[in-house]
Amino acid sequence: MFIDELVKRIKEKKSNVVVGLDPRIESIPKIVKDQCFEKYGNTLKAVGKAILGFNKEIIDYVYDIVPAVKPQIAFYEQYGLEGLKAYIETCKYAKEKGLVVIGDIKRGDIGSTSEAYSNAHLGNVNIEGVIHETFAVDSITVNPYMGGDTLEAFIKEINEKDKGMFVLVKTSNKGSGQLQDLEVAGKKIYEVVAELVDEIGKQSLGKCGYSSIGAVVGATYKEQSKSLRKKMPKTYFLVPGYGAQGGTAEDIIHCFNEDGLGAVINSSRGIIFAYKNAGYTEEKYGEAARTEALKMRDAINKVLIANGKCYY
Ligand SMILES: O=c1ccn([C@@H]2O[C@H](COP(=O)(O)O)[C@@H](O)[C@H]2O)c(=O)[nH]1
Repeated sequence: MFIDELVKRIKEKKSNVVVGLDPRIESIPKIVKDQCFEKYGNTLKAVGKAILGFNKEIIDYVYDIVPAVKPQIAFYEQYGLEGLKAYIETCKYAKEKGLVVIGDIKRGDIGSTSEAYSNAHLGNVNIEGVIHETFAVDSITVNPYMGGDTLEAFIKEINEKDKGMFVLVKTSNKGSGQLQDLEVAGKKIYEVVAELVDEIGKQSLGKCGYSSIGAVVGATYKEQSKSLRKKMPKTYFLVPGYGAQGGTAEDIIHCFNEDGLGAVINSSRGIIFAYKNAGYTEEKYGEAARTEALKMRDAINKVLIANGKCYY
């Protein structure tokens, strides 16, 4: 099952770090961009090629020290088909390198439309008997705020094809409380969503004891993560908000269970553009990303060990 694979890789690499592949063309080093712009001009194709070249180098530098990557599809989609080609090729390359791929797509709609999203991002399409995989990755993020029925198509695909999903519960952004923290019948809305995710997750438990249906819980909400961890003991958390958004290793400690498992922590800008930190040059962007991913891994492991939560 998806979750068993993820836990296996976490233990193998002794790392809970997810590298967010959110390429911003303005931050991709000139040495990568120039080559593509010289060959293809100022075109969407040039951008797509630059993104792919950049991502491959990052993957080469981190694949042996992290369990997973999380490409955020928006950074690709904005460049149309050329961007989406780069997304597909990035996911394929990461998988070839043994990484779990979590597509951050935040989809969700009425049942029949969710089914189409699910075919695109977890399953496949059947063209008169010929099966094609389009964007299929190991796991995706989904938005449940249209209601539980919108998740059914994804759950079906997860159970039939050993895939996973992380459902938005308490997001990392500053404004997440505006709607998610509203109270209904004595409970916050995100707590109601947490109960829903915990319940549907029972259908997809792996041998490791966790479910392939996980939750997105922001690193920027320490107290909320503590109560959510208790409410959802078998739900794996995907935790964005580390680094660039201010989350630290201390902030995410409650996302983990006593077994030291239960959460993967994402950092995107903080890792892939670490070459901008003092002491690096543009050429060393891959090395800088590796150093930053190791630093993050060690900081998290240190806090886990200090709290008696070692998982390896
Ligand atoms: O609550 C959420 C859900 C998703 N994200 C995504 O995670 C990364 C964070 O990027 P950083 O550069 O590390 O800030 C990005 O893809 C977001 O879309 C989130 O931040 N919060």
